Amino acid sequence: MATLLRKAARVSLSGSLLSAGGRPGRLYALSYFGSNSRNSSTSSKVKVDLDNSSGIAVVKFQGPPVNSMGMDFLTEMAIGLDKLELDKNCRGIILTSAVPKVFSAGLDIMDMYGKTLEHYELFWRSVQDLWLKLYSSSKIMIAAINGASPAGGCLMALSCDYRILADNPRYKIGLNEAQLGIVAPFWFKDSMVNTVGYRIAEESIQFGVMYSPADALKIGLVDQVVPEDKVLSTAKEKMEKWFDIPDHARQISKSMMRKPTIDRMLANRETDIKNFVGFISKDSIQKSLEMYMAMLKMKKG
Ligand SMILES: CCC/C=C/C(=O)SCCNC(=O)CCNC(=O)[C@H](O)C(C)(C)COP(=O)([O-])OP(=O)([O-])OC[C@H]1O[C@@H](n2cnc3c(N)ncnc32)[C@H](O)[C@@H]1OP(=O)([O-])[O-]
Repeated sequence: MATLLRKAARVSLSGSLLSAGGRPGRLYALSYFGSNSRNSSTSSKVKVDLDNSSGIAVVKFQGPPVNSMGMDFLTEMAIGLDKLELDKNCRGIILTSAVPKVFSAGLDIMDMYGKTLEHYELFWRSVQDLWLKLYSSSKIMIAAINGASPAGGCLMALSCDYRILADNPRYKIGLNEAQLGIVAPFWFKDSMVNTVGYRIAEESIQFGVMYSPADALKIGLVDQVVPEDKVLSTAKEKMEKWFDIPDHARQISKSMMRKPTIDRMLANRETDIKNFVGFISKDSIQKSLEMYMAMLKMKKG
């Protein structure tokens, strides 16, 4: 664990759209998988499978029971994404889940409950870091959402360029933080606004709405709803369409759209960490989280 954390601290946004002084599309000819046509790397929470012939990497979350985004998940994702960013064979990344019924339950509540201030700071920096890597990736990012996707799970999907959700009414998606008595930070909010527009985001975030696939499609939170067994194949088909656009043109366009949001986060990063640590360590917020965890367990029993 300590080694993973040290690695995470070293990984940077080197290959992303924002490298080279904000110039987009700078890629490096460095392959980490070798020259086979198909290469996999697997760690405890994330499996990365890059098909060199198609240029598509499938990043599968595999942290049962709910793919919660704890320190291990955040670190492994950061390392996996950095490697893909640097790999010239990879043009597009699909995020999906190997855990039945759940894409991701969002941030691991146990990383926000009963821990030290130092832990909260490290945790929040890692959450920021993952979002920066996802949101600023020079690759085409598609979310193949094959399960429930609350809060941080929704954020990962929002960070992609395209979202496909399985047509199952139990697979709800949204930024539900308010329902836990916590507050989605400004860059979660920005990601939502950039996807569904201000008015819908305003209501959605205040109520902490979790949307059914039909409603998510209606408000533009997802781009397509397909039968559950077609989510991954549809994502691959869609990726081929994105591949028709020359990389440099797409990357510059993506950077043009996303850079202001990323710059805002970078400019406010340290304040955001301070705010999070101060907020999450309050007795009243700790109490809310405790009650929410108890409610989740009751629902189960
Ligand atoms: C300011 C900060 C911004 C915050 C952003 C966030 O992302 S905040 C995060 C907001 N996220 C949410 O509000 C999502 C809350 N979760 C859910 O709504 C449901 O778990 C589900 C719909 C994802 C899956 O339903 P399902 O019926 O398939 O599964 P189940 O419900 O039976 O759970 C199985 C086990 O996992 C446990 N566990 C669950 N989530 C978390 C978690 N995030 N963490 C840790 N643990 C979690 C659950 O307690 C149970 O543990 P037990 O009893 O086995 O020891």
